[in-house]
Amino acid sequence: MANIKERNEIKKTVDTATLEDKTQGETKPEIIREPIFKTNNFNLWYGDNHALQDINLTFNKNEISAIIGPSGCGKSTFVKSLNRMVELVPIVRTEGEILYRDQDIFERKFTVEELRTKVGMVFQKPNPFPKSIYDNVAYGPRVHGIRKKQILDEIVEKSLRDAAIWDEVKDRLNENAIGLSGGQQQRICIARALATEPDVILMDEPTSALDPISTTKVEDLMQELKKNYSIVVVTHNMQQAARVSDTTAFFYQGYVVEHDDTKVIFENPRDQRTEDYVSGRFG
Ligand SMILES: Nc1ncnc2c1ncn2[C@@H]1O[C@H](COP(=O)(O)OP(=O)(O)OP(=O)(O)O)[C@@H](O)[C@H]1O
Repeated sequence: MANIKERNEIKKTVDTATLEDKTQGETKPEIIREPIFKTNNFNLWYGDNHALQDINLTFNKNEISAIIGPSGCGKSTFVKSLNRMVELVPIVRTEGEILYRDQDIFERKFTVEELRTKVGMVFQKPNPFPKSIYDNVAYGPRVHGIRKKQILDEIVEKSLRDAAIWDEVKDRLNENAIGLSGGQQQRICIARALATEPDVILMDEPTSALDPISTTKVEDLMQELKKNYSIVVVTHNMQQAARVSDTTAFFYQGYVVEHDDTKVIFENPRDQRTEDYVSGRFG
C-alpha cells in the first residue's frame, strides 16, 4: 500500500493530468479528469452551529461523486450549498469558495437563477407538481420563456427519453404525475431536472424512498446520465455508493475525513473512521 504522501501524489497526477499507461507496450485510452466543482475552505453555519468545516473537495466532469456519512454530518447541507439552495434558510452564513467551472458561485455577477439552471437538483422524496406529466417536464423551459408547442414537445420527449421513462408514459402525457408509482415519479423529477439542460445534477438520497426495482432503474439511469452530465449524489446506502460512484467523500461531524476513488474508500481507506463506517461498524 502506498503511503499517504505517495497516494496524494498519485491522486494529484490523476486529478490534473492526462494519463497514459504504456506498461504493456501499448497506449491505453487517455483518462482526463476535468474539475467541474471545487470548494476551497468552505464553511457554513446555521446560527451558532458550525455545520460544515473547511471543506476542500473537487468533483470531476462526467463522474458520479458520492457523499456518504452518518446522519447529521452535513451531507445535505453541503450538496444544497452547491446550488445555493441552502441560503433559503435565513440563519445560514458561509465563508470560503465554491467554484463551478472556475467561477465563484457567490460572486455577484453569477446569479442564483443562472446557477440553478446549470446545477439541477433531485430530492429524496419524489416531488412532482400536481400537474400532467407533460407540464411537469415543460415547467422549467416555460419559465425560461419557451412557448412554441413544437419545441416544448421535443424537449419533453428528449427529457423523458433521457430519464428512461418515455416508453412507460408516452401514451399518457396528459395524466397527472401524482398517479405514477414512486419510482416513475422520481424519473419524472429527473426528466424535469434535465429539461432545462443542466450541466450538473445534484441528487439528495434519490432512491431512499424507492423499492429495489425502482432503485436499480435509477442507478442504471445514473450510469447513462454521467455520459452527458456530472452527478453529485448523497446516499445512506453504502452498496449504492460502491456500485455507482467514481469517487466517494466520507463526511463526519461537518468535515471531510477522506475523499478518494470509490474503490480506495471501500477497499483501502486511509482513515480508521472511514474503515469503520464503510464496514458498518457505526452509522
Ligand atoms: N434548516 C436547518 N436549520 C438549522 N440547522 C440545520 C438545518 N438543516 C440542517 N441543520 C443542521 O446542520 C447539521 C447537518 O445537517 P444535514 O441535514 O446537512 O446532515 P445530513 O448528513 O444530510 O443528515 P441526514 O443523513 O440525517 O439527512 C445538523 O446539525 C443539522 O441539525
